[in-house]
Amino acid sequence: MSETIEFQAEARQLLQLMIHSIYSDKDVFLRELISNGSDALDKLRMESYRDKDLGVDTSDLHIELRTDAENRTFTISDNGIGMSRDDVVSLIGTIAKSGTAETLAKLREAQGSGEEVSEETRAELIGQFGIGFYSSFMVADKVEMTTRRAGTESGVHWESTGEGTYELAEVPDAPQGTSITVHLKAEDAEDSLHDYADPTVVKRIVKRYSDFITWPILLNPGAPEAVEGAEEDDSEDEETQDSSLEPINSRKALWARPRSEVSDEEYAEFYRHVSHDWQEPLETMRFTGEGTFEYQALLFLPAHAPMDLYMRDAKRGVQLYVKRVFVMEDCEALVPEYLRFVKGVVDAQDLSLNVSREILQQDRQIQLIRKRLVKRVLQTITSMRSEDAEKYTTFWSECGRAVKEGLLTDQENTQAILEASTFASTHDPEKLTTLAEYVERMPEGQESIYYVTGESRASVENSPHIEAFRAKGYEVLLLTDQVDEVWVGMVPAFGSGDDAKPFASISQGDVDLGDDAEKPEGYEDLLTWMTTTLADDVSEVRLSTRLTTSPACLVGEVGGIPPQLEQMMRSMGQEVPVQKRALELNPKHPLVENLRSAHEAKPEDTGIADTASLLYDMALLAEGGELKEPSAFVGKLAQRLAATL
Ligand SMILES: Nc1ncnc2c1ncn2[C@@H]1O[C@H](COP(=O)(O)OP(=O)(O)OP(=O)(O)O)[C@@H](O)[C@H]1O
Repeated sequence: MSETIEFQAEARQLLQLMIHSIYSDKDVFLRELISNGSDALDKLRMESYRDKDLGVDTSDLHIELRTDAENRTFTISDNGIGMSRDDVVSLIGTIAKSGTAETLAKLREAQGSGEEVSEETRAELIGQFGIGFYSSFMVADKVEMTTRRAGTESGVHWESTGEGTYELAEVPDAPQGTSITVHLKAEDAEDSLHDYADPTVVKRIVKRYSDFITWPILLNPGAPEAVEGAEEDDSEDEETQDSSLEPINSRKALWARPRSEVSDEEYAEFYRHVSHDWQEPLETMRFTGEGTFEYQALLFLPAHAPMDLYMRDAKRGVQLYVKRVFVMEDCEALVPEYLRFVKGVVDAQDLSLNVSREILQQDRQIQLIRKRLVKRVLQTITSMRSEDAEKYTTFWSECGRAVKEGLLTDQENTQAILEASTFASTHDPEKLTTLAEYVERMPEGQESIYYVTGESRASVENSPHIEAFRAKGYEVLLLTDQVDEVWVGMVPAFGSGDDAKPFASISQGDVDLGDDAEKPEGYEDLLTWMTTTLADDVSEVRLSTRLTTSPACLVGEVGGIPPQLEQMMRSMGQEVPVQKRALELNPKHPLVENLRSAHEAKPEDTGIADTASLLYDMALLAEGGELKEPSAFVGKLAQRLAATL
């Protein structure tokens, strides 16, 4: 009995994109299906280790490819883990990846705007989360799949033309594993849709994209030479007329081959396999550990942030192998959260294949590899900056915010993270600066690295606090990522020992800009009176040395919670004690000067009290803050203005 089921809305939209072919390189469908088959074999082997009662034969795990020119089909089968009926419905009929809805919305928006969406844009958007199985619809009119989950009795048959629905039927005698038959569209060389019913074509593609897959990939032998499609061959045609299947991949783990023998393209394909990214990696890293504890690592930095990088449930971790045998996906124990964009493989020689995630967290060897990995990644980022500035800029704009999260969690590597980082500063309107460059530019007499935090470059650049620093020629870092608000409160200095330069907020604490100009006399009364009048809002009213053109600004205590962070914490439902800040007045500003003489003349005047409170409101507005009672502000302002006319 078969039943017809509808695809989930997102799945339907993705399928449409596939059918209308978003990607010029159709050959990649094969890589995607092989990748899934290989994962299924990995999973079966792991499960059979863990569950001795599974009762499956794992002695001959492999992937089979069969072409049928007559019926124009291509079939890929694996004797891996397989899927249950529920698996098929949830994994194939539904897309549950974080970011899918957003990506599709972006695509729709781009298409809706009437502009032709470039191939690149589409590929880039899609490439951010991969589409695996669905890519078969780039080359197919119809896809059929029969699958049976290891350890269960009966299988299912799935079939769809990729429109709105699919058919599901029970198959009592299905072999264990998964077999997918692709009913091929007509060959269309112009659209680079090749003849996938031709084994020579298939062989060439497997060699190119999937050679490193560690499981045997078997293919029915090719047609005799000089037949249609033969010119596509790589010329390494060793086929015989034997009717049995022949293995076509070399199965060599890339990380175990001598470096000089692995091409960039092979690394790129391997990267795509482990990351599900469709683009090339930005950087490839290889290193090994020798001696009592041996391991090999092959890691990659992405050219763009993974879809879920800044989402709560972001995936992290690299693949863990033990002596060439796949052990687990996303091994968190090897990679700290802030480096969650790092993809790749660690192959350890000395672990049990049976190891669990919990045990790994405690494992000393794993901790050592992790340490090494972190150092290596940070070093790579840092040297990328000097070796290929453009690459670094791409990387930093995509993943820099994640890297800076390490300043909150990884005390051991704080300095290395600071060295790998770059920041916006008042020195250059466009180019980011390293801290070393900043320190280099510090003029005689400047002891600290000054920074200001806030929501955007525009708002912090115009903040009143910055005025005197500018006037004095002191550079200020403009920190506008949310994570910046937090790390500046935790990291005391850049550098170590005598060379350490402390970080100092320009909007916190008393700054001493070393100005010889003494604070003018005669303001005591005004300051005492204002401190009392504004006691609900400010901790103190004092004279400032940091202002040149603005009348007033608000200054927090050193180590206090900056207002943006306070707001952020409140919005996350955290209790934050009310933090009063000091109001600093600019004694050279006519408003402040006149306020002093007006208060002296008429200490009881309520209008003057209103002006004092307006001064506070203005300081709040100038730093981009929000007024508690905008209507009260407007009322007072209108009155005071009226009095001037
Ligand atoms: N040959 C297979 N054997 C067993 N399960 C499979 C097979 N092919 C697909 N699946 C299951 O279906 C899920 C969805 O596959 P799909 O190819 O759409 O995405 P994916 O491989 O998870 O990720 P990506 O889209 O990033 O490649 C897989 O995660 C896997 O659980």
